[in-house]
Amino acid sequence: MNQSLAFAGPTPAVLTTVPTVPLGADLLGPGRGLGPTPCTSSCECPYSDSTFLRGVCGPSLAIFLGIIEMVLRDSCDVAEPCRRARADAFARRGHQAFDYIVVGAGVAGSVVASRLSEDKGVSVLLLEAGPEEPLATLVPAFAVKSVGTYLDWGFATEGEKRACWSTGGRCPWPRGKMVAGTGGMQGMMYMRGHPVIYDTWERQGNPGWGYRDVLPYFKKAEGNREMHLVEPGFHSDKGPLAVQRFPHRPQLAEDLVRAGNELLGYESPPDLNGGNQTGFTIAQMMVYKGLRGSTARMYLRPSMGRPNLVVNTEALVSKVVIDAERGRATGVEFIDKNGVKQTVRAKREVVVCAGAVGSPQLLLLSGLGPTEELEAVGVTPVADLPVGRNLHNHVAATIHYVVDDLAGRSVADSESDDEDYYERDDDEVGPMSMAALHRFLQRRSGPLASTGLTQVTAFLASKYAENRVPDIQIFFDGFHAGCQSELQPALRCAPPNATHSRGDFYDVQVELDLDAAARSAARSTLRAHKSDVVVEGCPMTRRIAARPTATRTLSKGRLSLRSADPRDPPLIHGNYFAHERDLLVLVEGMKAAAKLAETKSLRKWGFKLDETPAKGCRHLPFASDQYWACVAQTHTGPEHHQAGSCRMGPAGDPAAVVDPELRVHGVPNLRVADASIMPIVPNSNTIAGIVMVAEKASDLIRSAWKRPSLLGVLTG
Ligand SMILES: Cc1cc2nc3c(=O)[nH]c(=O)nc-3n(C[C@H](O)[C@H](O)[C@H](O)COP(=O)(O)OP(=O)(O)OC[C@H]3O[C@@H](n4cnc5c(N)ncnc54)[C@H](O)[C@@H]3O)c2cc1C
Repeated sequence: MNQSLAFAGPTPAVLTTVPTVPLGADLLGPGRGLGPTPCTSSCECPYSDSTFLRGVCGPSLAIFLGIIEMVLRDSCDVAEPCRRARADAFARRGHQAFDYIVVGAGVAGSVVASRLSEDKGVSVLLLEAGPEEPLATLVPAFAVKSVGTYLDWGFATEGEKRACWSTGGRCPWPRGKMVAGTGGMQGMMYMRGHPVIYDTWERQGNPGWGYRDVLPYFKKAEGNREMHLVEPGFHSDKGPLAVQRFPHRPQLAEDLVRAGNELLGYESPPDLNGGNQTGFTIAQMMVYKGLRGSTARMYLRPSMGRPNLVVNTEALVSKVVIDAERGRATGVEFIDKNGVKQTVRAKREVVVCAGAVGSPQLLLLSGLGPTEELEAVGVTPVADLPVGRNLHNHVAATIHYVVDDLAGRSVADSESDDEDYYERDDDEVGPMSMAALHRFLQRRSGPLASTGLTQVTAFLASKYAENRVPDIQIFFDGFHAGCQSELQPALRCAPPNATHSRGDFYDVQVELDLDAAARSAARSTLRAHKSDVVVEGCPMTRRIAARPTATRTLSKGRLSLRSADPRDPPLIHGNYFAHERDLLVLVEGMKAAAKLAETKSLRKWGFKLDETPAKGCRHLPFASDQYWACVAQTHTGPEHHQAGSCRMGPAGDPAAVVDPELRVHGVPNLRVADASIMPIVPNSNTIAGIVMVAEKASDLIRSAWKRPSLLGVLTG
C-alpha cells in the first residue's frame, strides 16, 4: 500500500500520506491498484499505453500530468489490458479472409464490429489506423487534450473566403486517430437533435429513417442511469452506452441554467432529448464510473473476448478492393504498422466507418467518386458518385465574460437547491491539483471527473428558425482543466506584495517520496501553474466563454483527393458562410448569449461581457451586429460536427452515395455507416445520432444476410 497511490479509507483534508514512489518511467510497479476496485487478473496482460498528456501543457505541468498517466496505466480497472487490441492481432491470427471487414474503430466502427460479432458463426475484422484508446483520454477533465497531438489526424480546411480569417482561411478540423476515433477526443455530451431532422431524412427518400423508426435505435444504444430526469417514452436504461450527468460541476453551471430559464421564462429545464428541444440544461454525458464512456469502451472492449472478432490497430486502410466485373467489394488493402502493404479478403461485406473525412477519402482512393476528379490524381474510376460533395458542419463563435470568482461561489453555495446532485464544486480544489487527482482516484469524482462549464448547453430558435426548431446551440467553457489559469486579479487592483495558494496545496500535496532534487522540481513546476493562487487583497476575476453555434447550416463544403497517396490528407473546403443565413443565425446566437449578462441569476457573480474588442474587429462598435459578424468570420469556431460527405439517398438521386440500407450505389456489399451518410447533420452534437446510425446499420447488415433471396446477389 505504501508503494502506491491507492487511497483507501476516508479522504484526509490534504494528502499527508507519503507514498514511496520513485520518479522515473515506472512510477508505479505493475499490478498496483487504485481506489476501491482492486486489481484483477487482467493486469497480468502486458499493456503499454499511448501517452500524450504529459506533453500538452508544456514543462510547468509535465510532471503532474505524467504522474496521472503513470497512475492510470497501472490501474487495472481503468486500463483493462486484457480487453485491448494490438497492432499485430491480424498477423497473429494468420488468416486472410473474414466475413466482414469494418474500417475504422471510431464511434461508429466500434459499435458495428461489436454488433456484427454477436453472431458466433461469422468472423469480423476491425481495422484502425491509430493506436489503442490512450488511458488519459478516459479522464473527463482531459476530454479534448489529445486535440493537436499525434492522436489527431490534424486536418484543416483551406481557401475559406468568409471564415477563419485570423488563421489565413484555414480552419482546423481535429479528428481522432485511435481506437474510439474522434469519440476519444470529444466533450462527451449526449444530444440527439430534433426529431424533425430525421423526418427530413425520410422525406428525402430514405424510408426507415424517420424519427419514429430511429427512436428504437437510440433506445437500443442508450443505458440511461438517470431515468428520473428524462421524459418518459424517449429513453432506455438497457443499452451499452452509459448516459448520465458528470458527478461534479461548478456552481456557476447551475446559475447559467437558471439564467437561461429566466431568459426563456421556464420554470425548469426540459429534457432536451425529449419532446421540447428548447432550453438550457446541465447535459447528460457519455460517461461511466467517472470515466469517458466511448463506444470503444462500452461496446468494443466487452466484445474483445470473442474468438470471431479481430481488432488490428495501426493499420491504415488504403483501398477497398472492388472487382469491377462482378461489381462487388472483395476486400481491402491496408498498410500495417511496419509500412507493409497487406490484403485481406471480405467474404460478405466491407463496412466503412472511417468518419466524415476518412470514409469519403477511402471511397475516392478506391475509385468511387467524381470521374474527372479521380482521373486528375491518377486513380482509376470505378463508379461515378458524388462522394465528398455534401460535406457540411456546424459553425460557432466565442464570446467572453468575466465573473467575480469568489463572490459568486459563496452566494451560489448557500442557494444551491439541486438535491439530486452528487457533488458541487469546492472552491478549494482546482482541476490541475493533487487534491483533485486524489479525489478522482479515490472516488472518481471532483473536477477531474467533469468538464467544468462545458457540461452546460442550450438550444434556442432564432428569428430565422423554421417552425421554431432550434437553429442555435450554445456551449460554455470555463472551470476546466486548462493549461493556463482562468483567474486573474481584478482590474485596477493594487499590485500585490504577497501571494499564497489556497489551502497551500502545492506545498503539502507533492508529498511523493522523491529525492530532494526531484521533489523540489516537482513543487516548483506545480506551483508555476497558479490556477489556485490568490493574490492578497485583490478580488479574483475569472474569464469564461460561451460558444453560440449555428446548427442548421445551409453552406455545403467539398472533400476531394490531394493525391492518390492514402497518407496524404484530403483537400477539404468547408465553405463556411457561403450561405449568408448561417452568419445571420450565428449573430443572433451571439446576441442571445450576450443577454445572459443582463440576467438577475448571474448578477451575484458580477457576470459581465468582456468588452475587450476582438482583434481585427476593433474598428466596429462593440456588440453591434457588424461587430459580432466580424468576430464570427475572423475567429471562426469551425465546430466538430462534420457530416454528409457520403450522403444517403435513393437510387436516381444525383446527390446520393449510399442507398437507405447504406450500401454504396452500384456496389451492393460495400456499406458506409457513420456521420458521412447523414443527409443533414442533426442540430446538436453528433455522437448519439452516429451511434443510432451504427446500430441500425448493424441490424440492416445482419438481417440482409438472413434473407436467402439476397445471399446470391450479395455473394455474387
Ligand atoms: C473537440 C471535439 C469535441 C466534440 N464534442 C462532442 C460532444 O461533446 N458530443 C458529441 O456527440 N460529439 C462531439 N464531437 C463530435 C464527435 O466526436 C464526432 O462527430 C464523432 O466522433 C464522429 O464519429 P465517426 O464514427 O463518424 O468518426 P470517428 O469517431 O472519427 O471514427 C473514424 C475512425 O476511423 C479511423 N480511420 C479513418 N480513416 C481510416 C483508414 N483509412 N484506415 C483505418 N482507419 C481509419 C479513424 O482513425 C477513426 O478512429 C466532438 C468532436 C471534437 C473534435
